[in-house]
Amino acid sequence: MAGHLPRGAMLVVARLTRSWRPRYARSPMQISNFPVLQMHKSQTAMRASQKDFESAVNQMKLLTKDPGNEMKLKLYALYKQATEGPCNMPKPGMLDLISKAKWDAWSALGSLPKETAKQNYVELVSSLSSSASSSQGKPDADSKQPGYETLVVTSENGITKIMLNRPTKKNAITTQMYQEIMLALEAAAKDDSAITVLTGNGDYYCSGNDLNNFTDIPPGGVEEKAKNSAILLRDFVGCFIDFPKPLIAVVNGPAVGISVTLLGLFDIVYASDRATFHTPFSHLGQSPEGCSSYMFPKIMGSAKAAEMLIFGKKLTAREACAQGLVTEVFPDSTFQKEVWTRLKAYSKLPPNAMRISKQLIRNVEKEKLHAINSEESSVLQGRWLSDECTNAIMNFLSRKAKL
Ligand SMILES: CCCCCCCCCC/C=C\CC(=O)SCCNC(=O)CCNC(=O)[C@H](O)C(C)(C)COP(=O)(O)OP(=O)(O)OC[C@H]1O[C@@H](n2cnc3c(N)ncnc32)[C@H](O)[C@@H]1OP(=O)(O)O
Repeated sequence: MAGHLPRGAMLVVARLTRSWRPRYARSPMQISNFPVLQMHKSQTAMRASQKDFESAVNQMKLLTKDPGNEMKLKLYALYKQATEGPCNMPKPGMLDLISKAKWDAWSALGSLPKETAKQNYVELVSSLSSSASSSQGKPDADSKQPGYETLVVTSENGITKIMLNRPTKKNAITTQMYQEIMLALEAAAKDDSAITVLTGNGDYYCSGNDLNNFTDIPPGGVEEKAKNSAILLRDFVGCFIDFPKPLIAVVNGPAVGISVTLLGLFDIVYASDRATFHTPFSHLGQSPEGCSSYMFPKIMGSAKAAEMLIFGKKLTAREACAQGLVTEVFPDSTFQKEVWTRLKAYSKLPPNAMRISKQLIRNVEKEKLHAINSEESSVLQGRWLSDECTNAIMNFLSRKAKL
């Protein structure tokens, strides 16, 4: 059996994957799910927790773009209803226009239960996500590039932003997403932006390779799947090695697997203090990729790299910064604002000078990195067919285990 993945085992993997569910109930109303602009009926039927409500209130404080008076009134009314119940203020005089408008909006909610008001508030804040994003120095919705299903790609003010956009799946990378990221990087390399940013939508930066990628077996069988996946991986990492402009990771939350290993190929890594960095390859019967087998020892020394890459030690943002993997850590509450202010300033520097400097720093090792990438991809091709990997994935899925 060793070295081959039995057909039956893959079917089991496929079945288990379909039934893989989290250990605890999720809350689709979380502010982290923000980007999901249209809420489904089934989602709206669920209650927003107090935590979701508080997150939404905090999110509103970060909003720098004015959502307009109508929206502000709705939010005001829902907030009051959620925290104090039905309107209990005396009606203001006709000439006190602002207080009157607020009173009207609040009274119009009648006896709407506090819980429902909370839920509606969370949804409304959620629907503001795109304007919230653009207000944090990110490009406007107008600049959104079409043609991507798993990403939101925007380009404005000298910054191309590639945002992983599967927040409900913690931005796990499907094969389609690998392809789209490659296309987006190719386009960003040629566009007139000065810098390119990769970030995640929602509460995670990225949970790494989508484990469902292991269950989609083509007619040619698992060997063909592993071979094609190794080519996909090599090409994918190759795009990061060759990327000609300053490449910045805005790590908005936890990062897992390949989303961590790639960081060694970025020029700047800014992290929220909520972010963590986890490479559980041995746990999954796999081995490092993204040139991390070379870059991590180079960045942090072989002892620290071994703890991460062999033993799967999870680092906090501050630990990753101390090891040199992260450039700077920001408090989560001000992360977006501070980072995008900084990036806006950098994007105004002369683009050719930045590009040339990057190339001077990176080009010396390009050939070496491509060779390392090929080797890591080929080793992983073998790993994916091993009993260790199969068992780890099956075990992981069947136990509904998480990292
Ligand atoms: C042979 C074919 C291979 C093809 C590969 C192509 C090239 C790949 C090369 C790279 C190889 C490997 C590098 C890696 O990235 S290894 C790391 C892989 N990642 C993981 O193991 C993470 C697994 N996920 C978790 O442990 C947990 O989900 C979490 C990230 C700790 C978050 O836990 P949570 O409790 O906060 O949230 P949870 O309810 O679990 O998640 C919400 C939904 O998102 C789904 N999901 C999250 N991460 C993944 C993932 N990596 N793959 C697939 N699905 C994921 C989760 O299932 C939930 O979905 P649902 O609501 O149940 O439908």
